[in-house]
Amino acid sequence: MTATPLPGKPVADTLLSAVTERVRALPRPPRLALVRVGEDPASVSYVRSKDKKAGQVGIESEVHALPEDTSQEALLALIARLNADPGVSGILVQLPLPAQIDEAAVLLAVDPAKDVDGFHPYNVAQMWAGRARLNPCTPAGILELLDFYHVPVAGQRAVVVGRSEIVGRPMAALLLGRDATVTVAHSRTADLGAVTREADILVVAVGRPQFITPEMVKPGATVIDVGINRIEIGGQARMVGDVHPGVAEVAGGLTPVPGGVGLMTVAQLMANTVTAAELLARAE
Ligand SMILES: Nc1nc(=O)c2c([nH]1)NC[C@@H]1CN(c3ccc(C(=O)N[C@@H](CCC(=O)O)C(=O)O)cc3)C=[N+]21
Repeated sequence: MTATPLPGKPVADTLLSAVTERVRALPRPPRLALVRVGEDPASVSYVRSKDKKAGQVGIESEVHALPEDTSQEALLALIARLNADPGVSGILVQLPLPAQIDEAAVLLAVDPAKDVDGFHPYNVAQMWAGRARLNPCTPAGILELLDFYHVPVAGQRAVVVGRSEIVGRPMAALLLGRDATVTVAHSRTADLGAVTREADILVVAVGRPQFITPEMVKPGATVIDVGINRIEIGGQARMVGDVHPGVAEVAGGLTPVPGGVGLMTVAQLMANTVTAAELLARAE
């Protein structure tokens, strides 16, 4: 058996054309503020692709690139200005932030109504309660992908490997909200393979190349690979996921890396930005 590939491209394109329609229906275009501190090459590249995608769907975007040694006060001052600007519909502070900045304090400072990442504690609580309007982009994009490929979620056993604030934990919350039976496994889980083999839906976000091997997967399971690991193979720079390629021989469906979940993350950010703009327009 070989797994059905589950590419992100057709799903992202479908989501983005719906976003384009919603943008057209607004009295004025949404505006997305992208805040980056420092020059980490991955962050530079992610922010650039978000900026570019915004333009493609009619969202205005502005990149605030701050120097590596920016103080927490200076960053908080920028966020306060963006919060107060009625023209700004969405604010994203690219993570990770340099060590001198307290990430939690920054996430707390973003107006929850403009928090297109869904990382503000208010939105996190709303998400766990099952009623957030802005959900974190990667997990929300994964649900879009499962729906697009008609993967059933309600009543299914879902195992999330990884407990990060930006993927693992919110993924568990959203799957629970869709009536899956959810287990969160992690680096300290005893007999991890026995746990992952229970999964009908296996979401892997651990940041370790090829961590999930074929014997850890139930035959026919849907496997979602969130990993983005840049490694060298035979002197060549390559991007690989957290799932071993051999899993394709066991799984029923498998997302590719690149070309899978990453595309959904960016598309969902655009969807969240238009949602924030719609909510702000309604509140006027
Ligand atoms: N506040 C904040 N919000 C985020 O949403 C956020 C963040 N910080 N920090 C870093 C992670 C990572 N992330 C990705 C975005 C796009 C791709 C993406 O487009 N990937 C493509 C291509 C990647 C490439 O070629 O570099 C793919 O997987 O096919 C991946 C990962 C958002 N993140």
